[in-house]
Amino acid sequence: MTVTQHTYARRGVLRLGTRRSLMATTQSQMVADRLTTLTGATVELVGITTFGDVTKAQLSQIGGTGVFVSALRDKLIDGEIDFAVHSLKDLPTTPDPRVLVAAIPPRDDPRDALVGPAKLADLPPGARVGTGSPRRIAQLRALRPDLEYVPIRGNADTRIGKVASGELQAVVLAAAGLGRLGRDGEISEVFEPGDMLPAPGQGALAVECRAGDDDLIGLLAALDDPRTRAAVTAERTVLAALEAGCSAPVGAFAADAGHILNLTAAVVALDGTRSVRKSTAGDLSAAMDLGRDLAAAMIAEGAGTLMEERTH
Ligand SMILES: NCc1[nH]cc(CCC(=O)O)c1CC(=O)O
Repeated sequence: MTVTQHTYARRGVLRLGTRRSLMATTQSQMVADRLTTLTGATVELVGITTFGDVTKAQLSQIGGTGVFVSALRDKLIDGEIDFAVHSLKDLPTTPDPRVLVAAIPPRDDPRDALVGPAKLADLPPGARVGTGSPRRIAQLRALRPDLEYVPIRGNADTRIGKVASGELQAVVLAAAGLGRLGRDGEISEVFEPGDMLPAPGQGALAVECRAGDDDLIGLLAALDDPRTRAAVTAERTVLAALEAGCSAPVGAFAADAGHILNLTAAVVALDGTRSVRKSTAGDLSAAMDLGRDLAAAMIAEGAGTLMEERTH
């Protein structure tokens, strides 16, 4: 046996690489426990510090959330870890041929949530609401143009802390993340997708390993939920076909009803005044076509022009 062999069967313990944040370690541990329950595999968490975790710069300045993903992928390729768990919405839509999304587990709540003293409609005029996401800012401006939207970053604890300290009246975060941290008791409103379309893939996880690590790919398949995979495939195909990045004001959400996938997507002008929003429905098995066709229809209605506006 040579040291370059990474087969888990020889080693016995699977190494799951994770960012060190509470959210990342919590969701990695959830996946590890589920894998152990389903397959009997022994899993060990390996903490990895990424550049995105130590810099204070805005994510848009350091290449977006992809920085978190690429650090874990590098460790995967080096053989320091065997697999990794990412928030699917942070995964760039351009595939990396070195790795494979071996499983997409059942999705948690896909919606966005407000943490604060009241629902959005009941916040006083001029209230300061924290979110760094152009998608959230654009849709919030459409709902409450009279509030002030303040860019923030940092982990959920830091963000919620700004409400407790009075620096902000409210913050918007993903309901799934708050749930995983046990902070969902502080939610004052959960936004329905009709009012605020979630980010493509929000609430879902991606379990990634080296391409070609066939034994492990077979094992991780136990975690996969085909319905979630179809829904997020449709959503992410819209994003890819619009050639939009993770910081673009693009929302997409697919809900399945039996064999049918109902897909809605929107591009919203950053000032919230205009949007291109379209829906479609089709078979679960045609998720990619659904996403591609919807994006084409959106581009025909000016979605590309709306997205370009923000860069000028
Ligand atoms: N971009 C950070 C990020 N990536 C995934 C989640 C939440 C959990 C999820 O969507 O699975 C968050 C925080 C947030 O948006 O509030």
